[in-house]
Amino acid sequence: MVAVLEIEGLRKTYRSRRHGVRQALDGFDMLVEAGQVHGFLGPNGSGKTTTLRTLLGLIRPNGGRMRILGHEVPAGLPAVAGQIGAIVESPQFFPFFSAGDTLSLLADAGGVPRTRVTEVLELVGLRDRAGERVKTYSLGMKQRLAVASALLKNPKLLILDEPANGLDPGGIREMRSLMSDLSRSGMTVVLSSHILGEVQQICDSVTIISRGRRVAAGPVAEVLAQHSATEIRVRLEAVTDLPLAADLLTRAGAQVTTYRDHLMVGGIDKPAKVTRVLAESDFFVSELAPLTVDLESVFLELTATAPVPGQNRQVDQSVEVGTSGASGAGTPSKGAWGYEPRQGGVPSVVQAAADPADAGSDGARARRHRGLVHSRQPTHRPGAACRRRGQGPTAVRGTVALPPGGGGRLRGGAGAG
Ligand SMILES: Nc1ncnc2c1ncn2[C@@H]1O[C@H](COP(=O)(O)OP(=O)(O)OP(=O)(O)O)[C@@H](O)[C@H]1O
Repeated sequence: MVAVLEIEGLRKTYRSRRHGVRQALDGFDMLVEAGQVHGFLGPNGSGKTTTLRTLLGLIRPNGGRMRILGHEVPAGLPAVAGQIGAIVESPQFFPFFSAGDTLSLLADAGGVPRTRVTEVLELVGLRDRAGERVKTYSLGMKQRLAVASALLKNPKLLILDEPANGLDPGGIREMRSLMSDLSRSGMTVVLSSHILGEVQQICDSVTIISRGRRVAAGPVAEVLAQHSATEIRVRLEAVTDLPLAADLLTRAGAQVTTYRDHLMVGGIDKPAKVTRVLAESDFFVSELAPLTVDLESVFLELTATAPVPGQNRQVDQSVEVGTSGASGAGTPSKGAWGYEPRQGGVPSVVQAAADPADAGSDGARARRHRGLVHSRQPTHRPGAACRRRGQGPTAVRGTVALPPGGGGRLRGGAGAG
């Protein structure tokens, strides 16, 4: 196992005069193995963007360790910046530039050959609209441009925050195939997304964060298996027999919930036991269906964010996850950086940041590391970005090698042609 991204015990506290102290990351752990498409999931405000921004040196953590491609970060960022492509939050582009101009500017700033611009435009399906101004693009087309810019350097690690945002269904499917092609070519992709059905299809592994702590991690199938209650839906030939059947199964040791036309049976190791118990009393089963749990259900359970009828859940509201489950609940032991539960739990008390550089210097750090990721808002005029090599808000650093085997192609942008 080669780890591309390792985070251990990451803590980040925001402080403001008006709102006081807010602990965004509370001993967060994450491990991403090489060549994987890794889903980074969590409810709104759980700490995903804070994690990504901290990793990329845009804000300073209050504690913990991070490594990217074997280098401690933020100290080692200059050594690995050229191998990371990232989109964090909604990237902003100069509205009067075309996609072609934007990518050419970035390519020049990062020392990437212009031929790569044509390649990435083709990959994301913007080839035919590349000459048009970004301000005329739809949301999905801007998203495609963002992905293209992150791919320019042909990075080893691609970090995408909500890449499917604004894409039409066809575009989402093409994005999925692009991700798997990139991963097959050896690229590691970290994908933050709220579209869990998509994540379940695309990702090899996931990390789920809630309230600044990891609540689950590992291969998707394992996370699903470990958090799925093995329940069986049972229907009988006659619905009038359901109460008696429920009684029999309960006496056989099962946990049974009776519904209008079926029973839900848990706590039974083998479905055959259900049929045997019922058949012995001449009740005949017309359906026996083990329930398959999906990632969305597991996510809602682990983050305690399932909607409750009649309640308007507020963003920070969820059931506090216990420390035993908070550090890689039910996940395999893979060493200190890995999925192994942290010893001693996590701090339960919100600590005021001792780091005086916390709020004030975050902006300075963002400026220092500009060029690694897309900033939220353009801070330079286009001309200024051109003049100052590598300093533009969407600048890309590093050299580029052509992707072995290339990737999938995203369909032409909305209204193409
Ligand atoms: N600059 C800041 N100052 C103060 N609090 C902040 C700041 N940035 C983020 N936070 C807080 O930190 C917590 C985590 O925010 P973060 O943006 O990391 O969440 P997220 O998981 O990315 O959410 P979303 O899914 O909505 O994008 C939130 O409570 C947020 O309000």
